[in-house]
Amino acid sequence: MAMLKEDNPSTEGEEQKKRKRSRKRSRKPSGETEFGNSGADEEKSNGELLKVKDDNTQVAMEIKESKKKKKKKRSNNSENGEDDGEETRELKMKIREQEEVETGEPREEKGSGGENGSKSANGSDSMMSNCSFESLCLSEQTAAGIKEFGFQTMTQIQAKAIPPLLLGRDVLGAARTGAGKSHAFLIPAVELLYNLACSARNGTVVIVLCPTRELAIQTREAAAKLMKHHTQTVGLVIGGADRKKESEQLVKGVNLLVATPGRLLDHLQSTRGFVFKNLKFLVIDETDRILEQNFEEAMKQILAILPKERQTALFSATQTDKVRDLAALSLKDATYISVDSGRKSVTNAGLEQGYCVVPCEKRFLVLYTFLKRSKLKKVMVFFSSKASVKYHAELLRYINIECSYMYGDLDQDKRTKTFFDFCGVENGIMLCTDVFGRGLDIPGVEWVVQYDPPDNPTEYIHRVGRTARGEGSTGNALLFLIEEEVKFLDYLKEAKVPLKQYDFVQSKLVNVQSALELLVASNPVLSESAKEAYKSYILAYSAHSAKDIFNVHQLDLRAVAASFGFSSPPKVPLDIHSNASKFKKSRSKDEKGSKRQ
Ligand SMILES: Nc1ncnc2c1ncn2[C@@H]1O[C@H](COP(=O)(O)OP(=O)(O)OP(=O)(O)O)[C@@H](O)[C@H]1O
Repeated sequence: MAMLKEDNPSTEGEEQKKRKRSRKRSRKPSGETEFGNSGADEEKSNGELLKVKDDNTQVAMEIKESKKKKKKKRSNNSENGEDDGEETRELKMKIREQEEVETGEPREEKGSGGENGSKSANGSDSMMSNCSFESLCLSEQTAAGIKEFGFQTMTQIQAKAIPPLLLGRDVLGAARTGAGKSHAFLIPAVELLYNLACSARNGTVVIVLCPTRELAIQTREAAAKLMKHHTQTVGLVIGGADRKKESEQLVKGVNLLVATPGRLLDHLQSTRGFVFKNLKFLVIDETDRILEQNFEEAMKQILAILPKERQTALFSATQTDKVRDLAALSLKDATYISVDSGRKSVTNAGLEQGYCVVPCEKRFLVLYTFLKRSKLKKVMVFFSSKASVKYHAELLRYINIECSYMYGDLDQDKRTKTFFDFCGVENGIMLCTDVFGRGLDIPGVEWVVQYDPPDNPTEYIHRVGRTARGEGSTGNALLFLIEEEVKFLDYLKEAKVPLKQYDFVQSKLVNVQSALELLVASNPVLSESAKEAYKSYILAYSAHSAKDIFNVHQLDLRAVAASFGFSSPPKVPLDIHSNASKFKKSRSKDEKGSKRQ
């Protein structure tokens, strides 16, 4: 089993040998490189790499002491043929508690599987209500549709939002990620279509707007499942899909239409025969995202075109002033629902989240070690740019860490396939931009790693919301920060995000820095990719909203370069100020999933 070579101050001769070896290997497309062989040494746990840096030292010392005693007692007992007894049982409990704290991975109790196949949290801070779906007196067909999902009782947001929506009221609904908001608007939407006895010739009566194509695809799937026993029609229009096919479908008549804003506007303006004059219900999911700059213009035009006499619902886990402004402007006599307003934390109870302060030049080494130890887990890693996703995916694959990747610029068929493939796997690594940060319900994600920091706490909340979704589920989140970025934690604290500090264990770090540098230097494709990623990282940094913390002029470029596999900063045209705003625009495009010009 070839392990990773670790850097150490080797002799000149050894260094030369190493270079030769590496040059030889770099000619291979993949396989045996300095980075080890094809994953034979994968480990079941990455917990050992991270330790909670906390005031647990006392407990840890007690445990160490007890472990010693236990060992001694065990050897005495075995000599005397005695059982471990009460003290040992207590000790086991204590060790177990401490191990949970240290690894961030509560141990699985038998029969405690939560939604999404994840483990059960401690049941407090529930997102469920006591209300049954029967209490809503829904049509038999919708009730049968709900049964398809196997839901027993409503979540709190469902219990609070569905009744007013069924009465035709406007709603502004907020609930944490994974709280079941989609069904909170889909159930009333489907009931409305049924009660109006809609048929295809009535055209579109309900529109659900989503900020990303994958979220739209997923919402359409959920709507179709819920409508399985109904006769009404459901459809999807999203950027990147076949426009002509969509038009034909719209002309035939789609009662419940799920759409992304740009493509919807396109059809509203130019698809003849698309009947939308009967629109009765408009839902804007992830409203805060949809009202951001990149969608603002399309949204203004959509709202100007759509019939004004309608019911409207706005949903998101996070709210902004723009959402409140839109609510004030376009909702009539609305019901405002915020199920989490009294909570100390805005994230889920089953989510263990921590940050790790990593020296800039060691960022990749920590990520590499973490991922190498996580091959049997389902992990999402967020980056600030598509160039960085691309480079790291190429690099990791080259060094035998299998991963998928996703950013807005990809061909839509590939995006859809990648999304469904990742939903279906039990373990795997997904590298992505924020195009994957919102709303997606991917089963069984165990770790969300934010390798590049999010632009703001809202983005953080949505990213980590891809794990620990639904009642009783657990998950882990890890935020990478360099020393200069630690003040970002104040923003998170203010946003009610509780984070522990993790320390990575230096001795567990696989130090492949020189191998990485040799690999990048000797592989022109990888080197070009690394340059693009390096440049994008710096531009993302300079485009960051919290300029007081993410100060590009304080970045140690040598250390940044090292994290991308360069021995010294590569020569790339930066022109930070003009390129930063261009970068911001292209990132918005990426997040909404459109192709860049
Ligand atoms: N009443 C329910 N009982 C059990 N599970 C439910 C219920 N309602 C929804 N779920 C499940 O909970 C998970 C999260 O739901 P959903 O995707 O609607 O969350 P969300 O609030 O829209 O999250 P986000 O803010 O990230 O978009 C899904 O797997 C969904 O099937």
